[in-house]
Formats: sequence, C-alpha cells, structure tokens
Amino acid sequence: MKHPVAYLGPRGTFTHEAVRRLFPETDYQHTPCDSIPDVLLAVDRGEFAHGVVPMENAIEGSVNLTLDWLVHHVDVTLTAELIHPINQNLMTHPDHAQWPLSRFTRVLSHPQAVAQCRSHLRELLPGATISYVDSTAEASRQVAGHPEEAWVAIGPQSSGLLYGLTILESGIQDYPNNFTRFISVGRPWTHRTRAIVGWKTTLLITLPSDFPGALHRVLTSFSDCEINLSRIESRPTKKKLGTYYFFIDAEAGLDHPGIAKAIADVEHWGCQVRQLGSYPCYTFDKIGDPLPVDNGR
Ligand SMILES: O=C(O)C(=O)C[C@]1(C(=O)O)C=C[C@@H](O)C=C1
Repeated sequence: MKHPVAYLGPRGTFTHEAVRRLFPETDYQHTPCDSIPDVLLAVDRGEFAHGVVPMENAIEGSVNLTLDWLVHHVDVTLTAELIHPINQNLMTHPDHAQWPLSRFTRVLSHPQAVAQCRSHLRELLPGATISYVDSTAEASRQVAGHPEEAWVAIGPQSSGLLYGLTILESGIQDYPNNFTRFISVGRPWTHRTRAIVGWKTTLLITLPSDFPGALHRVLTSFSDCEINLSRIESRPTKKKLGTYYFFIDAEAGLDHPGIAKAIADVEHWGCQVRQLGSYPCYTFDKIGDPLPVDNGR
C-alpha cells in the first residue's frame, strides 16, 4: 500500500514539485489540499502519514502561515527538509499569447510568488491589479478558466503546462538563486535512495519576561556546545505586543552530543523549549536531477 502524502495543491504548485522529488510516486500517494492550514490539519488529525508545506524562501523569507500554524494550531513533527529551486513565470491563456503586456489588467498568484517578483511586476505590468490566491497553481487554474479576462498568472512552468497556459516571460523573480525550503511533517521517514546532506533540529523557544540578555544566553548555550545555528526567526506570540516566539534551527541531529546539553542549559535560564523536530536535509538541484514526470494521478 502507498503511504498518503498531503501537499499544498492543486497539482502543479512548487510544493507539488517538492513532493514529487521527496516522496517518489512508486511508494507514495500524493493528495493536494487547498491551503497550508489544510495540509497541516490533515496530518495532525492522522488523515495523512506525511504532509509537505513551504517554510522559507531565499527572496521573501519565512512563510508566516506555516510558522504560525505550527505554533498555534497543530502539533506535528518536522521530519525532513528539501531545498528546491524556484523559477517564476508570467503566463496567460493561449488566446492572449500575442498581446502586449500593457493589455493585461490583473495578475493572480500566491503572495510569496508576487513578493519574489515585485520589482519586475512594476516594470512589466505597472497598471495591473494584483489578486492573491492560495497557490500559484490555483492562479494558473483560474487564468485558464477565464479566457474572456485579460489575466496573467505567476507560477512554475509545471502549472502552466498542466493548465495549458502560454509563458510570456520566464525567470521574473527579482533576484537569481531563488530557492524555497520545504518541510515534511508527520511520521518519521527517510528517502530510500537519496543521500542525506545534513541534519537539523528546529526548536521553538519562549524567553522569560523581563530577563535582560535572555536571547544572548540562548545563543551562548549553543555556541558553548559547538552547535551552529542556521536560522533564528521571531514571530509574535499574538498575546501581547512586543512578545515573541523564536524559531531556532540548529545544524545538528538529536544524536549530537551537545544538543541535549544546550537545550537543558536554555531551560535552566527559564526559557520554554518546544522541539518541533530533528530531521534529515535533502537537495535535488544538481544537473542530472530532473524533476520526476507528473503522471497525472
Ligand atoms: O504556490 C505555490 O506554488 C506554492 O507551492 C507555495 C509557495 C510558498 O508559499 O512559498 C512555494 C514556493 C514559492 O516560494 C512560492 C509559493
């Protein structure tokens, strides 16, 4: 039996590309969900063994919806990381393939994708209205379904192919080297053939109130144990202005001799620590790593 994997759909999203790389279709059944919360809730309820959502982008930074749902709404474990290249395309219905860009009145896409292309959009389509939808593939689906409208979508080539759109401009992100970090959540697993390139442990840390230098203590605890931190991200607690949770990514698995000590040390200083997961990291962007074919199921 194939293990069920939920992802941010519909088919053709960047998240779908990440899922096709991480969870081979020979072993896993891919199921699209309408939104990031839907994926996380479905895994939390045990309806899927695994789920995949975007976590962070090289240009736009954190995917706050993912971070906030991990903190406030679900209790799921992070089980793997995939860094996946992101190339944004401006696409339209084939009926409008010959139109000058000035004729288009509306741009549809996911907020992260729009933010990655903000400067280019100002140059290419200065007068167009921007409409945000739940994913890039949903934008492509809507543009394909409305040939009577002067609309364009921003998204991956795979969504354009799937929904029969024509690419007007490719690589419209404002900076090269655009990558998104995706995470899988749910039951522990490891890729059957792919080499693990590193391990990370993600912790959610709440500092004690009114303790000068508390964050400094946290950082020192990790450096004393010779653990490199690859990321610190704060999100508001949503309870009181000026209070935050800190997402900390340590470049170490739980078997690292220093990690238990660093966590104990941080707790000793009065911080609360929630372990969100300790997981292997994968990359697939080398030449000779083509995206597996989307077989349409
Ligand atoms: O809309 C999609 O295609 C997604 O998979 C979501 C998402 C994101 O939320 O970051 C994934 C990768 C890109 O950074 C842009 C959009």
